[in-house]
Amino acid sequence: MSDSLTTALNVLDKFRRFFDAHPRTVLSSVALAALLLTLRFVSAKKRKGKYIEDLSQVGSTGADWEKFEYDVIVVGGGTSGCVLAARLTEDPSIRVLMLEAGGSGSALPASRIPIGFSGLFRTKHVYGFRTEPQVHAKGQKRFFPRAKMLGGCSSINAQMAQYGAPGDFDEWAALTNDDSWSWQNFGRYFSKFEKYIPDPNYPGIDMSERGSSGPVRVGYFNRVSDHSKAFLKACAQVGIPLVPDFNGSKGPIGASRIMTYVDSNGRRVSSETAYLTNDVLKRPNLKVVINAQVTRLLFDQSSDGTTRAVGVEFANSPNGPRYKARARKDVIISAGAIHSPHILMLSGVGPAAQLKAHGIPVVLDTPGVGANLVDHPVVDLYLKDKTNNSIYSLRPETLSGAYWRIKELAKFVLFGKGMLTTNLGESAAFVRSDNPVLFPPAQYPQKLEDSTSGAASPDLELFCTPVAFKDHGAILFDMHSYALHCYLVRPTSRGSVLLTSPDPWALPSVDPNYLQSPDDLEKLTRGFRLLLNIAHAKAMDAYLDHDNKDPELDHATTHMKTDDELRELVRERVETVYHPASTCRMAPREKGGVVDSRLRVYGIQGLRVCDASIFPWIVSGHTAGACFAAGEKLADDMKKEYRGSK
Ligand SMILES: Cc1cc2nc3c(=O)[nH]c(=O)nc-3n(C[C@H](O)[C@H](O)[C@H](O)COP(=O)(O)OP(=O)(O)OC[C@H]3O[C@@H](n4cnc5c(N)ncnc54)[C@H](O)[C@@H]3O)c2cc1C
Repeated sequence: MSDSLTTALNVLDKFRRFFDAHPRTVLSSVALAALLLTLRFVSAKKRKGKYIEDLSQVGSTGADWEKFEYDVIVVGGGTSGCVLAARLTEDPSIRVLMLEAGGSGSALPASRIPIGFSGLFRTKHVYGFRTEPQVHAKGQKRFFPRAKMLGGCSSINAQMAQYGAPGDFDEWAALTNDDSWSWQNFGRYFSKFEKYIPDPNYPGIDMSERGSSGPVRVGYFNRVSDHSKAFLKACAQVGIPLVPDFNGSKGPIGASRIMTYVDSNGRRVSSETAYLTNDVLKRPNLKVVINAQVTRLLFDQSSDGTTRAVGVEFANSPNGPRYKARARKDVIISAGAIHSPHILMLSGVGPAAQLKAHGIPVVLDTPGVGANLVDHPVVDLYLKDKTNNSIYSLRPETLSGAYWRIKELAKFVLFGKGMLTTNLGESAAFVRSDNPVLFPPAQYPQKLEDSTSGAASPDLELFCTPVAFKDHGAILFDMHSYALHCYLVRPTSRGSVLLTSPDPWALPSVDPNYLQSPDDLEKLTRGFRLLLNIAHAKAMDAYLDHDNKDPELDHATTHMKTDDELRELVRERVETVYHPASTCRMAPREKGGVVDSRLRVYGIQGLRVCDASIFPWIVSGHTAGACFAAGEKLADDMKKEYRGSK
């Protein structure tokens, strides 16, 4: 008998015995699974029906394409894109076409169920980049996922609703000489998108600093593990003060349970679910198209030397017909920090030498496109959960795991509660690497460059997850585990996004250049040492098995390593925490800027960029909030501008 047949018979036998012992559990689980599958099918169909898939309804492959005219074409229905589409079409006179390369995010259960997002990483719904070999990180090519679906990365992120530090935005205002980006002014767009739901378990939030009527629900609906509560106590024990709110005007420094983008049923809130509501999708002036990849921008170059973006070309597959549609006023590229510069370069806007090398006619030599890539580098600490009460119970390959999954799924569907509602990144702390309490000068004499956005801004974030994993969840530990993570929120290393081919379906190359700056390595090593101190703080004793000798875990020897050995470990473990930014910087042109402070591409009329690529510097924390807020601000500015020009 073949091995696989023997295994199959063993599994069947195990199942039969489990069924004999627990017939009601098995039958009710099967019934529930069938019900969920049906619901999934129905909801996916219902949702899909609201979006356009037939490209001939919105554009043409022929010479008559200019008949398909809109005021604004939004390229990419991601985090900022959905905000723009929904807010611009509040004005019935503005006709908007939004083209999204992927399908609906909200139709995917793994997107709606908070714990599920990493299950999408290696599917067709995510662009599965690998970075270029990381020269300062042992030449490793790191997995680097970016969402390909409506809602963009807000449909697959960890839902951590922390927005940066007020000083970040004051820096943006100073660089652009435009005070509308200062915290005092831009800050109101965070309140505009936010609907904060107060929770008696988390008092001390100043409600005057939180938004109460925006479309994006923010609050604490997720389950939080006892370990993550202990993490906060451990932070206090090592000298990090507890604070009620990372998003207040005092800045994020301190430790707290993190707010999340979650609705009252415990499901993910993405920019698709928040902004593309049924009422918005019914608007006659909005067309949202899915499975439509923009392959290039169309320009009109007039004899007086001006260049204007007049439309876009798009298709639903590499060999499919190429459609075109016209934008009367603006094309807004909102395809994220990797794809926005890619689309510009494919269309002839980028570093001239690179475009020529790929045979792309140069429309405008813009060296800043794809340059300045910055990403938050993270390192993880792998630990053993000694309470044996973690989400490891959900492991699928055992019958008891299947039982737990179905039980937790039922809890989730019926009550919006249970293990599936964890966003994984449950609690966090923001610190400065020059804090003398955490990093005593006697032990850390080296003075490092201050890369923060001010005295109240951090350069390190620590957070915990109720499971340890490697390679973004591709490798899980076969035990109840726990992890602590540290990332550099203000790295000074810079990388790039480069063309690999003139073919729009070929992915560009991504090089975040982690740890290029020696200070980045130093700061991250300090943060790693701090994680070890937290893991060994008294509050964690009841939860972590420090006697564990498993060489894959960090109990036995990691805390005894020298600084040099820790640096090596940091180089070995460094990964993306998924926050690429600044590849089409909003900055003066002579400083590598691609867009001005109204997000208009320099030198081309009717073309804007709005997403994480415009960040002049990366925010001190999580990036989705500033993408929502930038979308809100640009929509507001454009509506005013259009009203003024009538
Ligand atoms: C796994 C993960 C976890 C994260 N966790 C957090 C977190 O907890 N908190 C937080 O604040 N941030 C988090 N982030 C980061 C945050 O979600 C992103 O920075 C933010 O959502 C980016 O928004 P964007 O508008 O720049 O681009 P995106 O949201 O990525 O949108 C770009 C859109 O453009 C589409 N597109 C691309 N090319 C084309 C084309 N040629 N034609 C048409 N459409 C195109 C894409 O399909 C996508 O929908 C995380 C990100 C990831 C990936």
